[in-house]
Amino acid sequence: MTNASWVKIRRDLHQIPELGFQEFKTQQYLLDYIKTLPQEHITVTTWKTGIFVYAEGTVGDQTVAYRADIDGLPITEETGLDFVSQHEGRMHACGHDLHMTIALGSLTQVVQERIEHNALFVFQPAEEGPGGAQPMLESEEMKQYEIDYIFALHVDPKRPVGTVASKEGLLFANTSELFIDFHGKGGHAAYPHETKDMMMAASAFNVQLQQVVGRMVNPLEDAVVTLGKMEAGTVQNIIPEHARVEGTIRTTAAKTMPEIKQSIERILCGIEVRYECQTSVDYGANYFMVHNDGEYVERFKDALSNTSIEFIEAEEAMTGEDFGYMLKELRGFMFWLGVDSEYGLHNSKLNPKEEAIEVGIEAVVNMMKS
Ligand SMILES: CC(=O)N[C@@H](CCC[C@H](N)C(=O)O)C(=O)O
Repeated sequence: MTNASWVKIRRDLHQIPELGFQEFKTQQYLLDYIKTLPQEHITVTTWKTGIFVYAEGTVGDQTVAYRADIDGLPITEETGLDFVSQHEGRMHACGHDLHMTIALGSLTQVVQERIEHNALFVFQPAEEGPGGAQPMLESEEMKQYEIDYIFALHVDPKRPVGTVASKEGLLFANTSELFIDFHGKGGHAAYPHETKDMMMAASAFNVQLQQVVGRMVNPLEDAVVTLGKMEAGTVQNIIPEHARVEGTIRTTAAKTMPEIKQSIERILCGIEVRYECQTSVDYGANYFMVHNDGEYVERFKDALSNTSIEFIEAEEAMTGEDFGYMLKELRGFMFWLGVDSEYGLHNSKLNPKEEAIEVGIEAVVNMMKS
């Protein structure tokens, strides 16, 4: 197929972003495409909104798995593109539309050329949350395959098209979501002394939270605590009885995560006393770090040696990826694919260069053949 065909598929997928475990139209689109391939040597299995496609190799000496995530984000797209998202308030703002297209392109080539190794394509739901990798890994559907190694890619808006980047060891951080509710006595804006203002409680928490990394975490360890959402109040003249904050915790060392959670809980104890309120904390989805197996990173470099794709040594990133759970159980690695976008991941104007699709397909297929 030509690049134009992959661009069309990417644009179709871009228009139907769906949140984790609700990827029904996406799954149907992928299945419809997969049905157009020669079926003699492939087996297709679904798991929730995900899909496994197993392509039997000519030799079958090993099984190489490749994972692509398929969910979108709760973001209203502002790219102004002709093929803008048709789903209100949803956007493929993390490049999963490209990830899926590259997986379809690689699958097509693997099926048409019939490579030596068996290949398993894993279309995984809910990477952005609540996390599809761990339950998919534990599913009977995935356990039936004896996987020798698994790999995956993530688009990188900061790198030019034609490049890939990876490294041995830690690539992405440990992550935990963070949801906190504050409950107290609300009331009339003109009688603040009779209320316990939950907007103040949540704001004070946010200010104190900024000291966690600066003052409570060992400076030799890397960590990030960010609030991305704060909600309180209904109208201008009511002091709210409820506030909610949502955020994320990121650490490079697994042991720093429980330490940060403990610090947050200590801060909340203080907030409860000072603002005479009750708080509850929920850590949502937790992802294990992405830790690459050096042997496979080297094999990837070798697989690219006869291509024009440039391999760049990557740095650790504070991004999270539930693919980390797959790499905890299986050997393998993850790499960044340069897509050169002025706006970054999770931005409503993210606009990856589509020329990167062919680069991704070439990199994945070369690795699978190696
Ligand atoms: C590559 C990327 O952007 N991944 C997401 C993963 C989300 C993890 C989870 N929902 C959290 O926010 O902790 C990221 O935000 O890094």
